[in-house]
Amino acid sequence: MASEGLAGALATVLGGKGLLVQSYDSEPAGKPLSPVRLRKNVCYVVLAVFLNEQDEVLMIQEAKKECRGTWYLPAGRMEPGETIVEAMQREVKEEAGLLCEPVTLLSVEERGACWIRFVFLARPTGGVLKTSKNADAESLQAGWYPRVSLPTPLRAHDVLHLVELGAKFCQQAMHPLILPQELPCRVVCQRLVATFTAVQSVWVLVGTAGTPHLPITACGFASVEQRGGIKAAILRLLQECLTMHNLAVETKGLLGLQHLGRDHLDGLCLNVLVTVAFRNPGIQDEPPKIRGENYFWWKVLEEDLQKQLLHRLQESSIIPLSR
Ligand SMILES: CC(C)=CCC/C(C)=C/CC/C(C)=C/CC/C(C)=C/COP(=O)(O)OP(=O)(O)O
Ligand SMILES: [Mg+2]
Repeated sequence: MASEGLAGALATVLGGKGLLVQSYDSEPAGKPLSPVRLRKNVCYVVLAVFLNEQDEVLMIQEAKKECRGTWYLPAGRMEPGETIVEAMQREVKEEAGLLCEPVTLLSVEERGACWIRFVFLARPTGGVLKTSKNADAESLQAGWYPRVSLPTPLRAHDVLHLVELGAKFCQQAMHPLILPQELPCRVVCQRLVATFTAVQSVWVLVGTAGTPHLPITACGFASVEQRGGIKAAILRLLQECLTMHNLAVETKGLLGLQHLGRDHLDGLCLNVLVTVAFRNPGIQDEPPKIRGENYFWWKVLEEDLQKQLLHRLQESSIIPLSR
């Protein structure tokens, strides 16, 4: 991929779209990567935040033994063969009785590659709200409740922050509307838009294996990588080409997400925006030196891309990716 191709790839990823994952620039040490499989080595959870014009939130009352009677947002585990959006729509139908469409991903949370939760802002498109008469194993009932007085007891208090995130987005969108892109992937991996900035200039890290491309790091399941969360895979890749002790690396968030879920392809690729900066203050007008031949810093000269990147960085206009 020449610089023209790189510019196209960067524009695609900044636009929340996806690109095929061809290979990995960095892989965990040890055993070769095995494909990820739902119910075997990964658990993905979907959750939906609904807010109506009366500032009410759609809540469901849990039926499961371990949390029976408590209130939560519609949420549940993804099943093999589903896309992320299909899983969210199924959980909402099962637990709240409603048909819905996603508005945007609001947040992605992870506990390493083996446990990832996708949080959507969604809107109802039909169906019938589940009442206590229709209680079943999925939920006891569903209802709309004022955002400032949610029903209790809550199953867990994380709903409070997720509802606030949804409300904030409805008042003022923090990032563009982003939905998962249906593209196949065998493992959990991250495509890095790793940036270095200096007075209105921005560089992006590029992998050279094959044609120049935005580098991809595969996430591992060993306990050392689980402890560090999926950020460990980013640091591994950067350690392979940069001297890290004088650098600060920050994962700013997600530009997009790709996953297929069909044909036993349960992996996914998170397109992440990362900053690399020198720890020591002072004028640093060139990016840190790269060791070896596998990467280079590409100075983004295309005005539109440069502007977009700086805007996304300065305004934190990205989907939060948290642990
Ligand atoms: C999954 C990740 C990355 C984060 C969880 C974030 C936290 C701390 C949540 C609060 C505690 C809680 C409710 C944990 C349950 C997580 C889980 C396994 C949800 C699956 O959803 P369920 O509603 O239990 O599944 P079903 O609806 O499929 O039965
Ligand atoms: Mg559930």
